[in-house]
Amino acid sequence: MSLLALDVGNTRLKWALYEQPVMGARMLAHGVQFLENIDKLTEGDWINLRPPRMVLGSVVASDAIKRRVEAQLEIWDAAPEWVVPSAAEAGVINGYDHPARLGADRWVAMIGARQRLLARQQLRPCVVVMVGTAVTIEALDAEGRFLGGCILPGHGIMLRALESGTAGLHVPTGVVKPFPTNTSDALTSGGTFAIAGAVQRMVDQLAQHCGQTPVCYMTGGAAWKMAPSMSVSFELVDTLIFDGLLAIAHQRASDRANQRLASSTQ
Ligand SMILES: Nc1ncnc2c1ncn2[C@@H]1O[C@H](COP(=O)(O)OP(=O)(O)OP(=O)(O)O)[C@@H](O)[C@H]1O
Ligand SMILES: CC(C)(CO)[C@@H](O)C(=O)NCCC(=O)O
Ligand SMILES: [K+]
Repeated sequence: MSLLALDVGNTRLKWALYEQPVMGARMLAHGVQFLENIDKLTEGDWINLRPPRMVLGSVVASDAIKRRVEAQLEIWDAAPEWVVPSAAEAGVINGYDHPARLGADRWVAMIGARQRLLARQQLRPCVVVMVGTAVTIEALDAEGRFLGGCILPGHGIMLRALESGTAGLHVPTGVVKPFPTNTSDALTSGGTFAIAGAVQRMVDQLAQHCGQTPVCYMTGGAAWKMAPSMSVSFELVDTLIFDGLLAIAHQRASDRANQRLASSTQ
């Protein structure tokens, strides 16, 4: 049973077709589109795609974007399912004040991270960092309880905010340096250190809270740009959201199979 996994972010839609809805399944095809271009998926990227049997997505974009994605999915029989963060799912317990108000991308990425730890039998506390349009930094304890997390502006938003809020900060992109000596480098380094510093702080807080050094996973379109500037050890995992979607899809598919079995034996 093939699965089309969708990660509809703030700026881009990422998709991946998997052979089966299980962790580690073979990825048959994948792609990415800016949200401006999603109305052409069926006549473009998806034109020759083998029809998926199941479609599961995480969406943080507007309802209008979600409806436009659903319109593209109408060519296939499988009705799209969207993840709504709940009190607990696939090994993660949701500590948010209002579980459903947590961003679906954050929830799914944490589930992906937890599943990775479970697969390695490494039940340690974990920090999950997503670097994209926005940056999120989540803390999970060794039992898979999401304790809470931070939301920061992404690097692009930080720099645009500075550009629009000042008169003298319209400069080309610089490079990260420990002691920047020009405006470009000062801005680029400032944004990068803000993210790296926030991650370090969360790792320290979680280590102190749990009495154990956390594992740190980093994902998102701009994670590789942060990699050289991180002060804590971390693992880059490009597919954290897809891993989470696979785990949730697996759970849902097996729940349904069990329900069918139960009703056929009644
Ligand atoms: N040097 C940098 N360091 C860290 N982040 C950067 C850097 N340069 C750009 N970025 C950020 O990367 C973002 C682009 O990432 P990308 O669009 O790949 O993320 P994404 O994960 O697809 O986002 P979303 O899921 O929100 O659509 C920009 O918005 C910008 O904030
Ligand atoms: C924080 C973002 C923008 C990160 O993509 C997204 O997860 C979101 O819109 N979250 C909803 C608010 C929250 O998570 O508390
Ligand atoms: K994202």
